[in-house]
Amino acid sequence: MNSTPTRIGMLGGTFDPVHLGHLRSAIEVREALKLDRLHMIPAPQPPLRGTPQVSPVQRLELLTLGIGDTPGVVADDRELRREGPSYSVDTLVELRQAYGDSARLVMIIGFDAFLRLAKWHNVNQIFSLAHLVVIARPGYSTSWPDALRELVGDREVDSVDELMLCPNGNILTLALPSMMAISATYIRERLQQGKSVRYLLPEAVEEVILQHGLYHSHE
Ligand SMILES: Nc1ncnc2c1ncn2[C@@H]1O[C@H](COP(=O)(O)OP(=O)(O)OP(=O)(O)O)[C@@H](O)[C@H]1O
Ligand SMILES: O=C(O)c1ccc[n+]([C@@H]2O[C@H](COP(=O)([O-])O)[C@@H](O)[C@H]2O)c1
Repeated sequence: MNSTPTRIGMLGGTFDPVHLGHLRSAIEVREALKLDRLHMIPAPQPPLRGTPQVSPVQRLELLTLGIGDTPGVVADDRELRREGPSYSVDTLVELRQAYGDSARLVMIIGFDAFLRLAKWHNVNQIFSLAHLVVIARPGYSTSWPDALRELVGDREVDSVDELMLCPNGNILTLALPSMMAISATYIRERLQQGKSVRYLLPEAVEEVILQHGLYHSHE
């Protein structure tokens, strides 16, 4: 009997904190790719940026609250169980082991993260483990710099059906229906200034941030 291969997505991030841009993207990318499950994975030590303001455990807690009972989307703590920089390639190795060789494994990143892809740890190994889906983000042009052209080579495909023909190795750019110009940087800045962040992130996440005074200036 021919069974359809499982489709698994990984959306990693600093999530400092998680916001509605992440969560709407998660829902819409899951729909667009027909993913059986999307793992949202906080990075304790994101490799290409400074130490996040809030601890990995608290960021995971906020992410779990934010996801709530969203169908097919899970908060995944696997990177919190590793030491050292949170390299995506190590996470993909674990997911590939968990779901097997025929699963369609898709790493999802925003266009801003894609622009730095050439600097990622063992980036070529990533394509032997997963597909890459790049999500357009308001404020970022979708033209690719030359360094990325080389890396992308002939991996680019034009449709989800084409992407899913094999388990890994392809790249697709997706514009999602509701692109939101929300960033965690903007939220942190507003909190630091004592300004409202209502409607930028889930209410339950906002409540915990305010209760614990996270991201506020303590001077
Ligand atoms: N509004 C958004 N729409 C689509 N993708 C997003 C959005 N915000 C973040 N992403 C993507 O989600 C992933 C995790 O993002 P991250 O946790 O760094 O959030 P961020 O808002 O970009 O944070 P910061 O402002 O601190 O850089 C990245 O691949 C990023 O490109
Ligand atoms: O593996 C790498 O070298 C690597 C370099 C930069 C970023 N990443 C991952 O990309 C995701 C988004 O990162 P960031 O910094 O945009 O939040 C997050 O899961 C990071 O761990 C991974």
